[in-house]
Amino acid sequence: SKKYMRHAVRNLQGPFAIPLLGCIQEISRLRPKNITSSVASMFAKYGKLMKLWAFNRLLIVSADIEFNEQILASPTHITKVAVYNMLHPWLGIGLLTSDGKKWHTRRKIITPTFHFKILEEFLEVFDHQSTILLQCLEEKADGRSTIDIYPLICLFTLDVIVETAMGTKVNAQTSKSCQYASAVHEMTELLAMRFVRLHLNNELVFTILHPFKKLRQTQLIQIMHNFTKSVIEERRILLQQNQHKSLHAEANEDMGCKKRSAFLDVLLQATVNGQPLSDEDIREEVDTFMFEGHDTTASALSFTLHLLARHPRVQNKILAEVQQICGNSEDPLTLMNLNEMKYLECVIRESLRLYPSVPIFGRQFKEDFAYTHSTLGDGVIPAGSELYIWSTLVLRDPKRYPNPSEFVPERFEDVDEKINLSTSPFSAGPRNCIGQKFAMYEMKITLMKIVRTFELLPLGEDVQPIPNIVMCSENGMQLGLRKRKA
Ligand code: HEM
Repeated sequence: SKKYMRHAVRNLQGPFAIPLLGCIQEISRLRPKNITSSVASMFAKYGKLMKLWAFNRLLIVSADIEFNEQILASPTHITKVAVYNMLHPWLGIGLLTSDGKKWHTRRKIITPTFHFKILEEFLEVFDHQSTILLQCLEEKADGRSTIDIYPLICLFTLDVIVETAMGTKVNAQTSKSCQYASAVHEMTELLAMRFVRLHLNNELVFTILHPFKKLRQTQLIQIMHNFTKSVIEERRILLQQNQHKSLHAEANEDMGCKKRSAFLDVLLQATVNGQPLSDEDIREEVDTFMFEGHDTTASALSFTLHLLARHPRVQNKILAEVQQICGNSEDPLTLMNLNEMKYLECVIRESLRLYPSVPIFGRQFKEDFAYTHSTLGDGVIPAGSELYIWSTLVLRDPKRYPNPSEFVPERFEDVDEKINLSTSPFSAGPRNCIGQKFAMYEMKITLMKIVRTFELLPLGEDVQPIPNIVMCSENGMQLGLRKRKA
């Protein structure tokens, strides 16, 4: 009951709440643009673990490292907050949004498809797709023009996820645009607006108050589903043809697609209780991975490049490391080479600290959750409340990261920092990011090839980060490029 909930969180502070409406004053002012600074000033006033009543919902907002560590490690509290329901019409109830038995079954089916042996095969795709990216960048590398790198990187990461996980090709980079990628961008912007305007979380209220936006949302979902359906269809046909041609792997090569069968083939061939997955089951996972697998990585890569352009010292250190590991060799990289690039890894971690691709994530409490050692000591969060972990602010905590706004990759040379789970940009515990190794290798190859080929110049404006589900920047991610002398 509400009475029990109020009693359980009496140790937490938060803005003044009016019966039924809650903290309406604070809530009505929230927009995607100001939400990070609004929450930061609330933390300053009420502490890093605070409560916010929104209508009849009890929201717990946390940048408390001890508390986050306990909740993320918990094997029972794995349900996502109800606002993820806004993703259902688009992503269905796939790995990101499901819970309980369905989530367990899916995670078990999908985990082997990101095994390091499979990642090793993917290196070739990372390599040749990033070569196409270098060609696209070369056209713009005149040393004077300001480039918004983000749209180009999005097409690149889309080509990568389609060719690796889905086993087909869409050639987004060579076509220079992709309707799917633009639709994702518009959709996440729209969802971010609905996410912070709490009354619009509800689909019906949203439809009544904003019928035109609802119509647009439906159109966008249609565009994205048509794209993912065609990707599934293409691979399904290829698989069937292959079965006919018995095991002639080369036949596959002729069609421009490798034998590489991972994620999508596993879904197409999986059975649960003797039944194959339905078309709808497959589509929701493909939609989930297509989105999570490209937009997050695009955000991280673009912010990193923008930061590198403003820190030539860091570019030079990356170059020195690459030189030490690869010499002047243009041979294909191995996983071992990439694992040795420790400084480059610190650069990526530091960039994700400043601009985490997934800035906020949440959990729904289905049972009471007892915690200890938080900034407020011990306590209980009652069943029925929602938790929002504010990564952007956890990762800029000045107590943990002195001069938190400065880009200093060397902070991550401290081993303790690297292994601390509560501050991982990939989340931690049973619901951590399944694609983190995939993303790391993809980003390492791409960054080292770009830095080796171009000098990144501090042209254009600084980023204006905005947490549109995936972190992006209002004015793009600007920089200049100049080809390095051979
Ligand atoms: C820089 C890149 C990436 C970052 C920072 C990132 C971050 C995250 C975070 C924080 C979560 C937890 C979200 C939550 O609890 O709501 C997550 C989950 C997930 N990520 Fe990633 N991610 C990245 C790349 C990828 C890639 C490349 C893929 C796919 C190939 C992927 C697939 C997923 C999936 C499917 C989940 C849900 C896992 C589950 O609940 O079992 N991510 N990611």
